[in-house]
Amino acid sequence: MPDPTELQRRLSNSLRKNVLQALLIMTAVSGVGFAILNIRLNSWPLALAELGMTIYSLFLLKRLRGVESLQRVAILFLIPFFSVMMFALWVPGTSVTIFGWVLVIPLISHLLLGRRTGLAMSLFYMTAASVLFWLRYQQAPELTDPRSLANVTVIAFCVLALSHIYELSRERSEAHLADTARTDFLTGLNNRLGFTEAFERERKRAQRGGSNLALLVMDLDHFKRVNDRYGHDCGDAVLVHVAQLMAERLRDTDDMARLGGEEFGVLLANTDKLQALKVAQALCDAVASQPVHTNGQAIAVTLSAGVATLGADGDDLASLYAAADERLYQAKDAGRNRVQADSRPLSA
Ligand SMILES: Nc1nc2c(ncn2[C@@H]2O[C@H](COP(=O)(O)OP(=O)(O)OP(=O)(O)O)[C@@H](O)[C@H]2O)c(=O)[nH]1
Repeated sequence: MPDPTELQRRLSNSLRKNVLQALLIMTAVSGVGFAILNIRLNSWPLALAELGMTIYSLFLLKRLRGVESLQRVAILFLIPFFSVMMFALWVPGTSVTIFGWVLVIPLISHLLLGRRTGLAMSLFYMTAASVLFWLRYQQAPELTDPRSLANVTVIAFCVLALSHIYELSRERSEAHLADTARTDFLTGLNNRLGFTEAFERERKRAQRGGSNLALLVMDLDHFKRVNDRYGHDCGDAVLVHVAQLMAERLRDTDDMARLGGEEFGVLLANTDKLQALKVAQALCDAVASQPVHTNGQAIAVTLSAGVATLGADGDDLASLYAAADERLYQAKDAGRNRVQADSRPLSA
């Protein structure tokens, strides 16, 4: 699976924040309840540990709102939470039913930490719990006969496996959702959101490696006439055809998107202004020379383009887009089916 994008991270974070919030409240409340029970049973160390967890949960709950890295807070909560649980399993005199808590380890770990860290955390603490169980009850034949052990092991394994499978499919659906959100439904290219993410990735790479990055903004000429004359469906076919033609001529390292309507954006990695001008010209020539054949008609279209480069025209997408868009409209003014790489001075 590819690295999660910002969008996926935001989706996961909102789910995890809700789960962590609920867990912190439950821990704070049940910590007080169990502490009272344990004080009455004179089990002071455990009562103090539970009260400590209550105070810690309330502290984290208060700070949760402004938190940037939810994963870090979840780990900071889960390690003491599971460690107190292990302590309770170890304290002599507690009932065997306390081992029932072990079943929440895989559920909570996967929900809060995702499938990889969740699995690692689950395996660690479930193994620790198994060792404690064996140390405490190896002399109790009713708990360690093969059937009882098989029951406990299979139940624990089922909860672990189901938690892991749930998290895996949740991550996949999230990735699919994020993919849909950044894809243009008509052409299958990135849309504006996908393009923005691609720009951020390429900008960081270019700035780290000191390489060039160019942006082309390209727009079909008189596209309204195509729609008016041949109909909207033919207009759609033209958009798909142009997208395919352009994608075929670009390198794998270039990113292309439909920014909206009949406007396309192209990011050219390791490309300076002169090279970008040539690429844009080649794309315009390819589109102009290959009409779209649809519904038995050949529809000829042309493109105009504006070029901008990282550094010379700014360091963020908004600045580069503004520069390229201005040049695009100068290319349109100058007669269309052409590329403009420099801004013309405004005439007085
Ligand atoms: N078929 C189709 N048409 C679209 C789509 N999105 C936008 N359009 C049309 O694209 C046309 C754009 O028209 P204009 O903005 O006037 O631009 P133009 O006719 O290309 O003129 P210039 O850009 O000045 O060369 C409009 O008719 C929109 O309805 C789409 O997804 N499919």
